[in-house]
Amino acid sequence: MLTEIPLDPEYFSEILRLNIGDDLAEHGWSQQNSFLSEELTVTLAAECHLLNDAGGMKLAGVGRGIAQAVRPTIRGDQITWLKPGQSLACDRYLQIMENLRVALNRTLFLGLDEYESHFAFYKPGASYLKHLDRFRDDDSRTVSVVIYLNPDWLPEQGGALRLHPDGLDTQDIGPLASRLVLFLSAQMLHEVLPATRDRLSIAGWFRRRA
Ligand SMILES: O=C(O)CCC(=O)C(=O)O
Ligand SMILES: [Fe+2]
Repeated sequence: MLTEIPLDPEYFSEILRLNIGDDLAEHGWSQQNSFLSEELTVTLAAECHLLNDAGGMKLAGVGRGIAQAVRPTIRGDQITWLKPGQSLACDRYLQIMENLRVALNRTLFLGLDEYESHFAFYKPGASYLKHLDRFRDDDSRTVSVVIYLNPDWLPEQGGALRLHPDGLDTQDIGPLASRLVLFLSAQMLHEVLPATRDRLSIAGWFRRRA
């Protein structure tokens, strides 16, 4: 539960100014470049590398509860969930997401109450086939949020997030450091294309309480 995290008034008004809620309502997704400071992005990337080097990340599963299974051909990332208090950088990141949650509730009235997120590490060649983020038996995931942690990413290195908006052309978004992408979890089909270098991110979900 993140309700005790205080808002940062400066960040909060900055987030409101970005009109992310309007983007989501109109198109089903929003892309924000340079969303985090370079310093925070670099620190989060270093933490993700450290966790990976220490063997702290595990191959992610597909599905939920007893139906969950590791299927690297469907989903090839290694993950570790963020916990409040694990580091200053993660706490700062969670505080920013709390600002974003309150800002989205102001514009979209989605009743988002919680946020969950994990670091994700895709090794070269790893991908995540086309999917929706909402589980069949649990509709609490409402808005998906990904922040990328990869400096100097080039399009020829692959690794794009490919969105499949209903009735529109697909959108490829490169996983460039500090870029934030949000989309509606129940509607937006999406996939992660394989890359030629390590691809680091934090993937998260704003949820409604079930
Ligand atoms: O890393 C990305 O661009 C998207 C990740 C994703 O789709 C997921 O973790 O569900
Ligand atoms: Fe996803």
